[in-house]
Amino acid sequence: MTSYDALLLVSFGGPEGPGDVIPFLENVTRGRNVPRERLAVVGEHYMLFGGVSPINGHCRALKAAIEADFAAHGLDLPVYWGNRHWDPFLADAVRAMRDDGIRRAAAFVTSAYSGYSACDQYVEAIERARAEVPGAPEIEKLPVYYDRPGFVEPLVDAVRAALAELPAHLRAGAPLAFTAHSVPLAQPGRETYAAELAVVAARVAERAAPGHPWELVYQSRSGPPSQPWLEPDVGDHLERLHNAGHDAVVVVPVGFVSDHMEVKYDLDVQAADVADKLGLAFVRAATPGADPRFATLPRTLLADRTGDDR
Ligand SMILES: CC1=C(CCC(=O)O)c2cc3nc(cc4[nH]c(cc5[nH]c(cc1n2)c(C)c5CCC(=O)O)c(CCC(=O)O)c4C)C(CCC(=O)O)=C3C
Ligand SMILES: [Fe+2]
Repeated sequence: MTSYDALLLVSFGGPEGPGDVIPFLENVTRGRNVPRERLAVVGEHYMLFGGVSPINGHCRALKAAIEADFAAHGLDLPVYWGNRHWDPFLADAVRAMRDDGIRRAAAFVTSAYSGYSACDQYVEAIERARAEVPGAPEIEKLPVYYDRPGFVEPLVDAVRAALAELPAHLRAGAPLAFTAHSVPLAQPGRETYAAELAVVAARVAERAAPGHPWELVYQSRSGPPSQPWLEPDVGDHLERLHNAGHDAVVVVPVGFVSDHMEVKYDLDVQAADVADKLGLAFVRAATPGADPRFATLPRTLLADRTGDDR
């Protein structure tokens, strides 16, 4: 028997129509140090996709995959879903759990890493949601899972598949650029965040593309230009690869679990455009998404916690 009576899938949230974009961005940046110009620019990125982020669709698919994994292993645990910044909000999920009589839930967050943005900010959001709901269940975040096979194996396959997309004559020794969301250098936990990313990058590179050069770089920096963030930026890195005589790159977004807007715009539009102008062949590896192996993680992390080996 597990000592939890529900799983709560916790994600970031994203707009699902043009009218959602500005209120969503206001939610995300409330109290954060993000210039208004940056907000307008990011709003345009969402508008290019009809004001719809793919992230909520990914969460629906992941929730279904987790439910299928629980059912296949005889684990009778309801799965709820709530977001930090958009509907369905965490507070609504917490209220629904309370109304269903849930007392103690485990939280699986759609971020594999430590650090303030990638971990602690989710815990804060869960606690804020609980504070809004009298009689809220206890909610414990499951541990980070960047080094678990359920996260790493789909990435290994994705890099192999991306390499296979390159024209054969560009494939041998093509460099890999592992990317993650940048964070301010002053952000608590950024060293652990960067160190965990490097662990995944090294492991995936070794497994999927032994002998290929690789580097960990950053994308999607925000904040005022005067504030230092983790570098190098992926765009500058592509330029350096080109200057060093490379003619192809495999971009691998190891910092994210699904192909949401930072992947679809910041990589597939923006970074791909930089590569195109440099004449660098560009392929991008898929993130785990709703891969069934990824969907085993909530169950296996729960089993570690409770000693239940289902
Ligand atoms: C480390 C990290 C992850 C990875 C971990 C994880 O996955 O959680 C991540 C994920 C995501 N970030 C997302 C969206 C945004 N992040 C922003 C702003 C910021 N992100 C930051 C960090 C991270 N972000 C930081 C330090 C800021 C500056 C403001 C602040 O200090 O908080 C802004 C405001 C505009 C801008 O400044 O770019 C937006 C719209 C979406 C949803 C995408 C979609 O809609 O499909 C996702 C999954
Ligand atoms: Fe972000």
